Amino acid sequence: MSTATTPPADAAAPVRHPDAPAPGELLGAHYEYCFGCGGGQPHGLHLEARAGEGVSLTAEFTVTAAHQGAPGLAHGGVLATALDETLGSLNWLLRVIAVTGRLETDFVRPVPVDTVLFLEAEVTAVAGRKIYSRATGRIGGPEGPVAVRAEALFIEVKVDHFIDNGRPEEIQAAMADPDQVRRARAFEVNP
Ligand SMILES: CCCCCCCCCCCC(=O)SCCNC(=O)CCNC(=O)[C@H](O)C(C)(C)COP(=O)(O)OP(=O)(O)OC[C@H]1O[C@@H](n2cnc3c(N)ncnc32)[C@H](O)[C@@H]1OP(=O)(O)O
Repeated sequence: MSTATTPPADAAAPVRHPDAPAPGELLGAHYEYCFGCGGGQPHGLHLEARAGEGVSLTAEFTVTAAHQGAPGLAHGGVLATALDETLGSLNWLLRVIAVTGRLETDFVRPVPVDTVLFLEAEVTAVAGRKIYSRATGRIGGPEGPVAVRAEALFIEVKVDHFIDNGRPEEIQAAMADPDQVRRARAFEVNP
């Protein structure tokens, strides 16, 4: 992988936030209309992430006919989305708001429709606003063959990143939703 996703020598080990969900707990969608995890997207991935030990998690997503690239096979961009979403979910455990700066993906084997892709991800290091992480996706379950791998660099942002850049219609709707506001506040109290 590239130097951009390799932590610098002075990077720190990631620290699990004391209020992070317990290992085994489902994280839930961060936004109802998220293409990766939201329930409000009929053709979305509906990816479900579960907290692991330390700053790690597991996630599952079932490849459907709506996710095809070639006949009967998952589109590579959809698989990259699954990795991106899984890696992004790690920020719940740090209680940091962050967006993907760089995502490097290896596609190791084709993933047929109806496959349950089992993903594992962990934060490897933190350096200032930069969060380094990696993920693996296996076919069928934790012991299945590796289909995809990724290394990523996420960059910490303030909630203003979304307010300043998102389409006003969706921003206003999100800010009018008490559940959404509660989720955003949980991150903002992070010192
Ligand atoms: C309410 C809850 C919601 C929670 C919502 C969570 C949503 C999760 C969804 C899943 C994840 C996504 O898909 S997120 C969506 C996809 N991603 C995006 O849309 C991000 C678009 N990009 C940006 O907005 C911007 O480029 C940022 C924020 C990433 C960085 O801009 P910035 O804030 O001005 O910071 P900047 O100074 O440029 O960069 C900070 C440091 O990071 C490095 N850096 C920045 N980008 C890169 C890069 N691509 N590759 C290497 N290094 C990089 C810089 O060199 C610098 O290092 P140094 O000089 O300090 O050493």
